[in-house]
Amino acid sequence: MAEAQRTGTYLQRFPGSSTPPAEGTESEQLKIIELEESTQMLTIKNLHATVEGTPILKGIDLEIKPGEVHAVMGPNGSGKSTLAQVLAGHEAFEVTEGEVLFDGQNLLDLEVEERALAGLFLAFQYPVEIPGVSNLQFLRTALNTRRKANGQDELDSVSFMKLAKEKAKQVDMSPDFLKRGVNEGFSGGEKKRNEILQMLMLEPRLGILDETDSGLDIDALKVIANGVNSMRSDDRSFIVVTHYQRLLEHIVPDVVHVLAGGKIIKTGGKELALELEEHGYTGLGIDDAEATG
Ligand SMILES: Nc1ncnc2c1ncn2[C@@H]1O[C@H](COP(=O)(O)OP(=O)(O)OP(=O)(O)O)[C@@H](O)[C@H]1O
Repeated sequence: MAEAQRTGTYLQRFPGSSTPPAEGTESEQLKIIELEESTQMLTIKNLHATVEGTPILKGIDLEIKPGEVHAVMGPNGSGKSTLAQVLAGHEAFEVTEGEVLFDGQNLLDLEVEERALAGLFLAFQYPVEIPGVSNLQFLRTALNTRRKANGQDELDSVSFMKLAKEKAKQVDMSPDFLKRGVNEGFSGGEKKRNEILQMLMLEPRLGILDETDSGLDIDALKVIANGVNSMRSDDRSFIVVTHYQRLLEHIVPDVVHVLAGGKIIKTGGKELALELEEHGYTGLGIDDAEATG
């Protein structure tokens, strides 16, 4: 840990002390490590996951602090969506090793609904259609369930409609879409806008966008990016899975990770995405076999 960061960390934990211990005794070092973990929103340690018995994630380590946006890039089939789905609790994936802490709770012990109530939101690569359930019904139930879980009053119909229309406008979506079945007959781009609308309404603590930019025209891409940017705050974080630097021009990440063969093989700042754009994965020395493990 850098000295300045170590000092800051120590003073946060022990505000009465003027300086941290030089290199620290063992127990002091342990306290600092504990504090480091407690200041993370999400801590993924040595995460392994399989699908139908095939190992896909092979030891992911990742730490996200409140307020940070992390981009996850990587070749096709490297495990990016699997990581997103495992965090959201998709039943097709089995976690075989490792740990995930979300705001200090063991995320892997929580049911899918409990994860959502705890503030995790996944915008799908292929948003599902729910015919027969209108967007409005869906949003209202989801929002009020989350509010109740947080000890807040449910929103009455008038306040809810006002909020829904305001947020629909923010993603450039006609209010007519609110009355239609969830994603029913929506175009690819409309489905992605609808995902962002849901996110804007639910105000998650951690938003995960799984290739939300795929198939979007440039205007829709900006709408999505503006939606995310409007939500950026000191206590909300995002994981943005994408293949393209163009999204990251609009949603500027704090950290960029490259996932290949089920592991994070490189981490850097936003310039890493530019490097990838320019040189490709082979330029980073990642060959096809390594990419898919
Ligand atoms: N339900 C499933 N059944 C079988 N194999 C699966 C399933 N889901 C994912 N996989 C396999 O897991 C591997 C990783 O897939 P994943 O979708 O996580 O990759 P990705 O990095 O998101 O790829 P892309 O960039 O192409 O979207 C792939 O080889 C994929 O075929």
